[in-house]
Amino acid sequence: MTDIEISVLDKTYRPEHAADRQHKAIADLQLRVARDQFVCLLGPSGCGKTTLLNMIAGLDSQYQGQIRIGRLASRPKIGYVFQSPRLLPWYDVRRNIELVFPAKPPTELIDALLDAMQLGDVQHEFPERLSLGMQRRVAIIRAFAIDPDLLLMDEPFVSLDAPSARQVRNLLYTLWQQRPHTVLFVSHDLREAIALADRLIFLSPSPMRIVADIVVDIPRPLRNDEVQIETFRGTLYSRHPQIADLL
Ligand SMILES: Nc1ncnc2c1ncn2[C@@H]1O[C@H](COP(=O)(O)OP(=O)(O)OP(=O)(O)O)[C@@H](O)[C@H]1O
Repeated sequence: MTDIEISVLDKTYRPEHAADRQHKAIADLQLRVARDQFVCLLGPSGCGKTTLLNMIAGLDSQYQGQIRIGRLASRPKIGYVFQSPRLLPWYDVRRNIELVFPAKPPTELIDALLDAMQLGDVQHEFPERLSLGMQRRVAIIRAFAIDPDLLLMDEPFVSLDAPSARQVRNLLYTLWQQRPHTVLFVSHDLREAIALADRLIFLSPSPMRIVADIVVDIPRPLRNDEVQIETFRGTLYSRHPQIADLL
């Protein structure tokens, strides 16, 4: 079942004070995503991935086209994990999570998510006392906590050292398997994308368009197997040599 339909005909930035200078960020990008699919977006720096996520999240409506999420009648709930964790420094971890609920926060759900992300012991610490990896885990909990129709993740492991990135990735993956959601996940790391995704979408430099849309058919229980990931990666490069320039 199609859950998300994205049809962006044109996204052009027109700087307010220099209308003669324009930057065409996206041209004719069509993407359909099925419910509970995990889709990774890969493309060169500056190609327009964050721009697209902001449009999907409804933070930027200055474009031509249409983006439909979930059922037409309801306003979709979107969880967004930004590149920086964006925690409020004057609240502790638990309060930072509770803030996403306008009414009484669901205690059991928050306990379960803290547990799944291995943060139960630091729930009353303030963000400055946490490592970047822990702060990222709080941001992931906050996005899952609202049970979103769509989860947007913009390089949530960027600037983590390799072991921390691996740890957060494994925790995210386990959480997503326990609580499947439709995910659009931006990454620059092909191995990471192969380990996580049902589909890889390779994007061109701006104006951004889809260069390749590839199904990852490695069975889920084998996604931790480095030989499987490397074999898939090797086959991908030989069948689609053009993707080498996009990473
Ligand atoms: N408000 C803006 N006005 C003008 N140009 C902009 C604006 N925001 C972004 N851009 C330009 O649009 C292009 C896409 O930027 P965007 O941040 O979406 O890329 P990205 O693919 O997410 O990059 P990265 O991988 O480095 O995070 C860039 O060339 C950027 O300079």
